Amino acid sequence: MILLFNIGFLEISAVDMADIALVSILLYQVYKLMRGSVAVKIFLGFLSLYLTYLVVKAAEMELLSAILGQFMGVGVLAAIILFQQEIRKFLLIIGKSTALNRENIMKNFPWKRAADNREFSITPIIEAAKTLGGSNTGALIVFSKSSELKFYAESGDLIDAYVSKRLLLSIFNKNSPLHDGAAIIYRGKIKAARCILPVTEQDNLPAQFGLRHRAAIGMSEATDTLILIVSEETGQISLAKNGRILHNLSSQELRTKINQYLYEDVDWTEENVPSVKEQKKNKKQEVKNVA
Ligand SMILES: Nc1ncnc2c1ncn2[C@@H]1O[C@H](COP(=O)(O)OP(=O)(O)OP(=O)(O)O)[C@@H](O)[C@H]1O
Repeated sequence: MILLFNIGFLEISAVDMADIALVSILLYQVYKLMRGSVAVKIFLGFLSLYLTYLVVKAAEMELLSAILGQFMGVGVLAAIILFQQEIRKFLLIIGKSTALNRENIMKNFPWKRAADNREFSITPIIEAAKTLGGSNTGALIVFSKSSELKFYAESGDLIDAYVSKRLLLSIFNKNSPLHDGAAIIYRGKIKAARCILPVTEQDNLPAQFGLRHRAAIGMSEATDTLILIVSEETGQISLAKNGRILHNLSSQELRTKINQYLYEDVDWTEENVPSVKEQKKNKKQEVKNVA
């Protein structure tokens, strides 16, 4: 092993440095996944318990260290249960970037890419969203490109019909028995309507975001999907992906973002999607600049 330097009695090798760098990257990625969710608070709670356990053990306090030791013993199991969402997200990211991913393999075949592109026109969806927004009719539409989302589709009513503006308008019509919940679109077909989505646990969302927006963000955290939201209250249209939301979008912005999702696979990060507060500030600035 190549020895780099000594700190007191500690011998630091190149492997140790690589180990520390990898752990730092891993911890940073975990922090990025958990940021803004209640999981951070649970993680800090866990960490303080673990530190207390180490102190109590070093001080040889038998009873307390035995009790905390029991708790630490089931720590891994408890962590899996408590951090299910974050672990799912983490595995999803790894699965998405791995070379074995079906989509990644298919991307290399030009005829396959062309076939997928031909399959699907998003114009009826954008027009339907605009019409729904204009009449203050709420809607929730999930775009999936890698799976039919059977688990979520089965929570609602299966449809399996080609997308059309009329069909979307009748699903989300306030008098329709299908209007509650979300519609799922996969490869140009409406797979299901009235689907129940997981609700996000983020506690720093603007107050105006009720259950519809929270369900969209929750779905984008749990799966590799893009979710379109039409607000019943304001008629504004938003998109959610990777736990982030782009608020109050124009038709052109909608088209660009949906096409990006379907054919380019751009992840939404803190760097390329500002917070809702910043988005509002930017929009105000744009209006001022035009005036
Ligand atoms: N878990 C869920 N999965 C799917 N749809 C949901 C879920 N929770 C709520 N909804 C939908 O959201 C509707 C309630 O929306 P709510 O008014 O609370 O949301 P909001 O974010 O304030 O949106 P809006 O601006 O449209 O009022 C429900 O009628 C239902 O259709």
